[in-house]
Amino acid sequence: MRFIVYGVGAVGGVVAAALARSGQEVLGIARGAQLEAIRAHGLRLKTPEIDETHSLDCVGAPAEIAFGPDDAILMCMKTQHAEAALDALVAAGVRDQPVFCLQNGVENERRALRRFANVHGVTVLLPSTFLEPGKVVCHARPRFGIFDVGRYPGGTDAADAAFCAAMNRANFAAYPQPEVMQSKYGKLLMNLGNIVMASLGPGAGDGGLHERLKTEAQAVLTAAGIAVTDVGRDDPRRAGILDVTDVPGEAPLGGSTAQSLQRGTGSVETDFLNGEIVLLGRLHGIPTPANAAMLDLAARMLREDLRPGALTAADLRALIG
Ligand SMILES: NC(=O)C1=CN([C@@H]2O[C@H](COP(=O)(O)OP(=O)(O)OC[C@H]3O[C@@H](n4cnc5c(N)ncnc54)[C@H](OP(=O)(O)O)[C@@H]3O)[C@@H](O)[C@H]2O)C=CC1
Ligand SMILES: CC(C)(CO)C(=O)C(=O)O
Repeated sequence: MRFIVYGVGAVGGVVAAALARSGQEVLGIARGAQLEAIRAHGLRLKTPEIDETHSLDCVGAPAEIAFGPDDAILMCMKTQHAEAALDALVAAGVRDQPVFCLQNGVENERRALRRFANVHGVTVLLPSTFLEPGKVVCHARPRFGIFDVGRYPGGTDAADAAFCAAMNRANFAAYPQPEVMQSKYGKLLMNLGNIVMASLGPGAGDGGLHERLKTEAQAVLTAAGIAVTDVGRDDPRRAGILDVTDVPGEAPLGGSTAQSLQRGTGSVETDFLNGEIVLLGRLHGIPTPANAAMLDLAARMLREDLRPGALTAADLRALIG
C-alpha cells in the first residue's frame, strides 16, 4: 500500500515521517513554505526521544499524482480545508481507493462519502505541533500516537487491517474499531477545549469552562441518541503507550487550534468542533450557549488577529454571561 498523506502539517507530518523512517512507501501533498522546505531539506521529526530528518517525496496537488489501486489517501488537513481537497482528489481521478480521515470532528467522513465509496474514520490521539516549515513535533512517547480506525459509517475491512499493520510498524498503536464514530465523538468532547486553550494560552486554568462545554455536549448527544466512547485520559490503552511529555527545545502550544492562530493561517476548526454541538443542539432543541459563545470567540480571535494567550478566563466568562 502506498500512503498519500494529504496535508503535511502536524498530524500529516508526523505520520509521513513515521512511515518514511519505517521504510514504507509514502508521498506527501503539501503547499506553500512547507512544500518548499520539505523539497529543499527534508522533514525534521522531533519527539521526546528522537530528532531526525527524513527525505519525503512531496507534490503540490493531487493532479500531479498518477493514482493506482494500491494507494490509500490519508486526509490530514483541517476540516475547513477538506472540501477543496476532496474536490481536487475527484478531479485527479481518485475513485475506489480508501480515503482515511485523520481529522478531528465528525464532519469529514460524511463529506468524503458523497464523493467516495470507501471512506474510513480515524480517531487521532497524536499531540503534535507544526509551527515552522520543514519541522514537525510529536509530544508523545514511546509510541507516537494511538489510532482507532474503521469504515464509515460502521464496520471494518481489509483496508483497516492494512492501515493498522502499517501504522503499528511505524510506531503508532492502531486499533480496528467497527464503531469508529463513537470513538470520534469521544475525541470531539476533548476538542471542545481547543479554542479555550487557544485563547488562554498553554497551561492557563480555564475555571471549569471545558467541563461546562462537555456537559452541554453530553446533553445534546444524549438527545440525539449518539453513543460515545471515552478516548480521554481514562482510556486504559494509553498506559505505557502514550505518555505526553516534553520535547527538548519545544514548548507545547496547546493544540491544533492554537497552532492555526499562532501561524496566522486566517482560519480555525471551531465551527466543526464546538459548532457540531451547536448544530446538534439546534436540531434537537437543546440550548448550547457556552459552545455557541466559543464560535463567537473564534470569530473574534480571527477578526482581531489575536494570538494564543491573548485572553483571560475572566474575558471568556464575560463572553458566556
Ligand atoms: N495537531 C494536533 O495535535 C492534532 C490535530 N488533529 C486533527 O488533525 C487534523 C489536521 O490538523 P493539524 O495537523 O494540526 O493541521 P495543520 O494545519 O498543522 O496541517 C495541515 C496541513 O495541510 C495543509 N493543507 C491544507 N489544505 C491543503 C491542500 N489543499 N493542499 C496541500 N496542503 C494542504 C495545510 O497548509 P496551510 O498551513 O497552508 O493551511 C497544513 O500544512 C485536524 O482535523 C486536527 O483537528 C488531531 C489530533 C491532534
Ligand atoms: C489537543 C489535542 C492534542 C488533544 O485534545 C488535539 O486533538 C488537537 O490539538 O486538536
